[in-house]
Amino acid sequence: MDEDPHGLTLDGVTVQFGGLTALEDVRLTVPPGKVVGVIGPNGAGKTTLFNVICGFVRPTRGELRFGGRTLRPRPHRLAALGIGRTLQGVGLFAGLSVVENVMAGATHTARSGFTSALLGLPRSDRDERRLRDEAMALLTQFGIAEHAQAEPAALPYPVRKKVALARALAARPRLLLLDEPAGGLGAEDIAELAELVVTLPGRDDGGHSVMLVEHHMDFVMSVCDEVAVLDFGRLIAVGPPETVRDDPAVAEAYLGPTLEGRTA
Ligand SMILES: Nc1ncnc2c1ncn2[C@@H]1O[C@H](COP(=O)(O)OP(=O)(O)OP(=O)(O)O)[C@@H](O)[C@H]1O
Repeated sequence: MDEDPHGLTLDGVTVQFGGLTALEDVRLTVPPGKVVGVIGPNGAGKTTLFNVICGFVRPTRGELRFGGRTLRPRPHRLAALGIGRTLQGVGLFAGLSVVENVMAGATHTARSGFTSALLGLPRSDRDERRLRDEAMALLTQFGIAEHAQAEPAALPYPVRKKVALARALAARPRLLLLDEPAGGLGAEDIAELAELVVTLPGRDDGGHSVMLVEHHMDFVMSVCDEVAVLDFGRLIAVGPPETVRDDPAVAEAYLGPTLEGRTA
């Protein structure tokens, strides 16, 4: 495995929950500027992998490196480490408007903090204006600026998902983690999301590596530079989408042994 000093590397990550091995010796790199998708049948370990990188789950063995350094993620410190994420579902703050939700994503970039910005304290005026301008620019890029003042709960689900993505990007992460970004979306919204995700690595605010965990196979195959396949906690294939799609071990993981395999 080639390790890129600027990317994310999982080096021999193993996670055990009591007697159950949810991840076993997982070695994977998410290089800068690439979109890497993690797929696998139910219970394969995808969520556990995501949770390890977010700091919700500690590996039993192995380590993570990010930007050439050992990474010990903590969920509340992710943004400061340069990692953004969206979670399954949406998880926006009720009581804040859409634009305020996106501003909240960039709190750690403001010197005086978002709380004082919201309270309108004098020293925070410039921060507040900058955060608002940047948030509005993201909403405009995503085609949802018209909803800036709306309560998220009042908006259709696909719009809320875009707001959640804008909030994650507001922190200007070097690595963006997306947990089932296509979940709950219809075909048209998935196609629109795919167009958006493929632009993320080349964005002019620095570009992002993207790692996404997803069930929706067509979406993964259309947006990812590399696809990693988990089965029973082990990586059984990593490579470009077309290679992974044709890999017999992947077909077997999803569909069970082939007829030839069973009768052999
Ligand atoms: N906190 C936990 N305690 C005990 N076992 C767990 C825990 N979290 C996950 N597991 C187990 O670890 C294995 C991997 O689960 P995980 O949720 O990571 O898989 P997944 O690929 O995300 O599945 P799905 O596609 O169904 O969401 C499963 O056998 C699951 O039951």
